[in-house]
Amino acid sequence: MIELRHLTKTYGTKVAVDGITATIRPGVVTGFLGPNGAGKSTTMRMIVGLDRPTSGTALVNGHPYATSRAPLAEVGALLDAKAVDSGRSARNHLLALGATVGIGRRRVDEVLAQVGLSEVAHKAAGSFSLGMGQRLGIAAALLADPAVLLLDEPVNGLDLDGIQWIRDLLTELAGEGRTVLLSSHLMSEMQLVADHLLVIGQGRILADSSIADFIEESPGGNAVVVVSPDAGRLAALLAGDGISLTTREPGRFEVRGTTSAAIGDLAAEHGLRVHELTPVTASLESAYLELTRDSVEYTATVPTHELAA
Ligand SMILES: Nc1ncnc2c1ncn2[C@@H]1O[C@H](COP(=O)(O)OP(=O)(O)OP(=O)(O)O)[C@@H](O)[C@H]1O
Repeated sequence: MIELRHLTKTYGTKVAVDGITATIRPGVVTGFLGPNGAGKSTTMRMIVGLDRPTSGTALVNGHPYATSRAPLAEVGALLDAKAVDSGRSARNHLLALGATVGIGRRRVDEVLAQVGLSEVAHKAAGSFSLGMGQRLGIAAALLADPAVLLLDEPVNGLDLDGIQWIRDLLTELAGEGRTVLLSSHLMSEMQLVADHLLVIGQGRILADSSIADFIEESPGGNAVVVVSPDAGRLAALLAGDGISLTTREPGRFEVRGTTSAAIGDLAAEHGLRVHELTPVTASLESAYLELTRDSVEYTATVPTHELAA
């Protein structure tokens, strides 16, 4: 379990992490999601004691990680997949890491097999593709069989097979009761891998929920599009607590907060005509973009002369 309490990090006047409070539980894969510069890496670095919080605390299994007696066995971290001596073979890289904590060949060969690198174990890590490098980073994180896994952008640049492989591995590791936290700035990746989402923007928590609840609770959430020649009267009947109505054109409006069945029944009760009643589920991607729209640090703008062209 990882507990963040009012965790804050400032660099000069820049607030990178702004009072984050959250609990990352064992048994599920938690996705740490946010636009570039949102504060994900800084948070992860504070969890493993590589950065010191300006204020607040990050606890791993109830204590600051820096005070851990067996750090490698407590947290397996992949914070920079490129941090490998490129001349060393994958196996020697893991042997050297293991030697610092008394882990020998048997375990090294076991994790190499677990991440599918046995056949290239003797090749220089520098010759590895991006995907193989990520696998080696994950092997290093798994080496001491840690209860907590912290992976910064492990899916970055992987193809669909690679993503599926990571999903199966992480689901299995979480199923064994481990705490698994992985970061990404892409919802499309998280959607495939995580069960639970922790979304941040400009150093603050924007959402902490299961993927299903995330869609349901997002401002763009589930809606029903209604097309009716009696739109005005139907909208007036629907208006009420917890219902939101949006009109973009005459005779057509969107309703949030109720179901298409309830709208259809209400229309029938009052003898109102309905030509279309269409439930629309917001995609996770659009829910995420909507949520983080105001917290994107750098937004690309198209020069006006290109728009005119
Ligand atoms: N050592 C540092 N000195 C100054 N500013 C920093 C430092 N490290 C991070 N920052 C700033 O803190 C903010 C958060 O950065 P961080 O790398 O944690 O974001 P991130 O969510 O991991 O982004 P990305 O997805 O791009 O990796 C950014 O504005 C970044 O420029």
